Amino acid sequence: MEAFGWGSSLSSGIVLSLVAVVWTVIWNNLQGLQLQQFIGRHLSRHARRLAAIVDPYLTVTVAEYDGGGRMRRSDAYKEVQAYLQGATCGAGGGVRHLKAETPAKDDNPDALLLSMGDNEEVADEFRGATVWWLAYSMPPREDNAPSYWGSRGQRADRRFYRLFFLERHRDLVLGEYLAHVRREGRAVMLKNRQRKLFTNLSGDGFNADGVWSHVVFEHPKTFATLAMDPGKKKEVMDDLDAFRNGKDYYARVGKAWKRGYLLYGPPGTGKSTMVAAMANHLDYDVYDIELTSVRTNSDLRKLFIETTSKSIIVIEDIDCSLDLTGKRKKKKKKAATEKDDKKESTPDSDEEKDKEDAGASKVTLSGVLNFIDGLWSACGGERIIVFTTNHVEKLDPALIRRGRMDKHIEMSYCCFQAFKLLADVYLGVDDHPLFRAVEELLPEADMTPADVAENLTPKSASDDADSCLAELVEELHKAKEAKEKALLQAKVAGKGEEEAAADEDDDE
Ligand SMILES: Nc1ncnc2c1ncn2[C@@H]1O[C@H](COP(=O)(O)OP(=O)(O)OP(=O)(O)O)[C@@H](O)[C@H]1O
Ligand SMILES: [Mg+2]
Repeated sequence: MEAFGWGSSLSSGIVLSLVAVVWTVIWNNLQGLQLQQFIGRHLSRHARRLAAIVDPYLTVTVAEYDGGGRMRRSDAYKEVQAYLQGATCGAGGGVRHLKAETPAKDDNPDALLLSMGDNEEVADEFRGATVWWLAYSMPPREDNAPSYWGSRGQRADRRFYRLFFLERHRDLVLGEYLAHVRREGRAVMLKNRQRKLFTNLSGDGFNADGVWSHVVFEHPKTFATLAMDPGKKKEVMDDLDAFRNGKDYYARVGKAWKRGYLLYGPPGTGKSTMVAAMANHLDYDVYDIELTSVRTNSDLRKLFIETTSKSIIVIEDIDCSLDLTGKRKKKKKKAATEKDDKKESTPDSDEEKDKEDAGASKVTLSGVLNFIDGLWSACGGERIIVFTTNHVEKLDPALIRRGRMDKHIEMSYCCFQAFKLLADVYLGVDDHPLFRAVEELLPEADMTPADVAENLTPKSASDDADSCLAELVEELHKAKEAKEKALLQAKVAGKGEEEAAADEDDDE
């Protein structure tokens, strides 16, 4: 048996060598690149088949649609397609015939989704093993009999990727390579996707096509252009990175993969801007919850359940949207309020309005706490929740305790380091004689980064760095005087109160 086995391998070897020699001769004599490649591809396939006599090939087929009547586009297929985009369409791509499709709704409207054309084949290397991917499709079935592929499968071509690999690489391919392909494919899809900004605002509460409506998220702010103390900024970025890379850590310590951030500080210090920078840094979607538009606690829960992984869920101005007694305030309906102000306010109409509000929204503090805790433990991972507020002291400690809001970040008035960054971003200057004056005035003036940025913005064609900085110094002087005046007034008022209290004591 052994001798027969040797003999069989030997003759296969001779056949292979002959094929290789004949192939080389034909190859060298062929004229015309297209023909050469066409024949090359076919010969390589046949050569592989011949080689399979001594080391047989195994295959794995990935179909475009999952079976079982679900008719969902298979995640694995999309991941393989994304993975192969690099190999087939990238700079080193070996495939000449590509297929171009319109990307999924909401993706970049200018882009085309390129993939391998039918019957194209591409080789890939993984830890010293070579594997081959073949793309092919089958025409729709002609009979109308109910089929495994369902109605969509009958109308369109059925498309597949088939992976060929050698028997001796079975463990490597099935155990590691396929997981590697899916992982890498997901990373490519994530990189290519268009991020979204979701909102629950739709006038009448809920949207026809679900609880969220969305637009493409294209906020230009990044940490590079966010002005704040550099040490603090680095701390936040490190914290975000640790969160993003912390899947194993969170699993090991048995915590849900979630993190809460509380951003607090005066208006115009960059809280909303920070949320955009966070989303850009992490490449996450943003869900902006307008609490005043949520009617009940269970509606709030519904909103959360509909959020996806890799997202930031934001509730802005939490102190204004939610009264800690559980009643609601009317904050953001500015336009409506202004309109109402113009009307004469009668006791009857006020009463009616209160009734209306009571019916319109019943989200309570405990509802918010429950949703956070429920979200923390129940939903899949990688979500960040951010609350912003101008009045951290007004918030119920239960709402912002560690575990709910893990990291508290104070956004404060503009410091000199932050100003330098703004001067660089807005004016392109990293030093100037007026910097000294700005450095001295900033700590005494309490100016927000929003105001500094506004002063540094050229207002006309004749404005340059000199004039903008001079204007800023002037404004800083004014702000300093205003602050001193306010402090003095507060002091006088305080003294007055003290004296009045002392007089009362004397009378007694
Ligand atoms: N730290 C900052 N760095 C760069 N730009 C800033 C910063 N803070 C504010 N700005 C600029 O000022 C504008 C207003 O800032 P932003 O909306 O982030 O303030 P906010 O703290 O959210 O205010 P509010 O409390 O009123 O919501 C932004 O459009 C941004 O351009
Ligand atoms: Mg804001």
